[in-house]
Amino acid sequence: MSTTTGFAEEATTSPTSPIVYLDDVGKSYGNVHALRGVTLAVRQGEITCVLGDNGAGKSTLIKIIAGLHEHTDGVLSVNGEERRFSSPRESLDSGIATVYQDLALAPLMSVWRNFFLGNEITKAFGTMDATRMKRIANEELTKMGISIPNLEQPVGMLSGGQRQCIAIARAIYFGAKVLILDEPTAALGVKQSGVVLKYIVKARDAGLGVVFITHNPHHAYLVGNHFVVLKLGRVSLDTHRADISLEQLTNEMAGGSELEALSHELRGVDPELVVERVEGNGQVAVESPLDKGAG
Ligand SMILES: Nc1ncnc2c1ncn2[C@@H]1O[C@H](COP(=O)(O)OP(=O)(O)OP(=O)(O)O)[C@@H](O)[C@H]1O
Repeated sequence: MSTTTGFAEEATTSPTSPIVYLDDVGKSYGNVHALRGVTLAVRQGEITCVLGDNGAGKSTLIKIIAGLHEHTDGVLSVNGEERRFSSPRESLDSGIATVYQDLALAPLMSVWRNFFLGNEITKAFGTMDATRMKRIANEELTKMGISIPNLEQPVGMLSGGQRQCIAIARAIYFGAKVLILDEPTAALGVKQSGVVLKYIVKARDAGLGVVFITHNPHHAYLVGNHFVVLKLGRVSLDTHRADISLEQLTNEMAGGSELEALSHELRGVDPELVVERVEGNGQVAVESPLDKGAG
């Protein structure tokens, strides 16, 4: 087992029934089967990490839960009731908040305006209650431990990490039961990723069911209670933290069994002639004389 410590260690695995449940869900775009037979349970107080390489089907999965695309097979249920969302509003109204990588924040508007974007508090005659909104935004961000000294500053001036945190705090305040985060750390450096991971844990500790989409097993393992790996639209691994180490998760992402098969194929080839290259996405590329027809 890995000795890596993470925020996840304080978590308890809850045996509650899932808030969101995908049962054998599939999605085809014409002849392209983006997802096939995906079963996924999102539980309250748990961080479910959905990992996968480019084209694995992560975006398609999010879009189904967020109401952007309808699934073509299987059943999606929320709190035990079968649902088929035909708009993002329907998903949101069911308590599912989705925070996309390119956040739906208005960069030129202030922090507090962004916090209430689309949910503004009004006074009599429909005028905005700015004082109240500023007070609440300040209280809520402070409660989450998010330090933004000037709530009047445009959101565009904040760091990517701070913007993600505002989006998470906003989802919690407006009563989300499930928070879906689409690669929230993908564009961030190590320090900012750490800050965002901390707020992902806070969202879980506030009782939400969190779906953390990522291609980074290290980030996932720091916070995750439950890991689902997608490969070419299918679930290739579904396991809980107690049953997997960081090394095993990383290996699964790097294509453990495929690599094994490959090494079997390469048996008998002079290893000196085989070059392994670890690429940016963690995949191992193997160059061998077999490719060049040599050997
Ligand atoms: N609108 C679409 N029409 C046709 N094919 C699509 C569409 N959207 C996705 N696909 C295909 O479905 C498969 C899964 O794509 P998806 O975007 O869900 O994967 P992903 O894991 O999110 O990848 P990435 O990280 O690159 O976004 C891919 O083969 C993709 O080409």
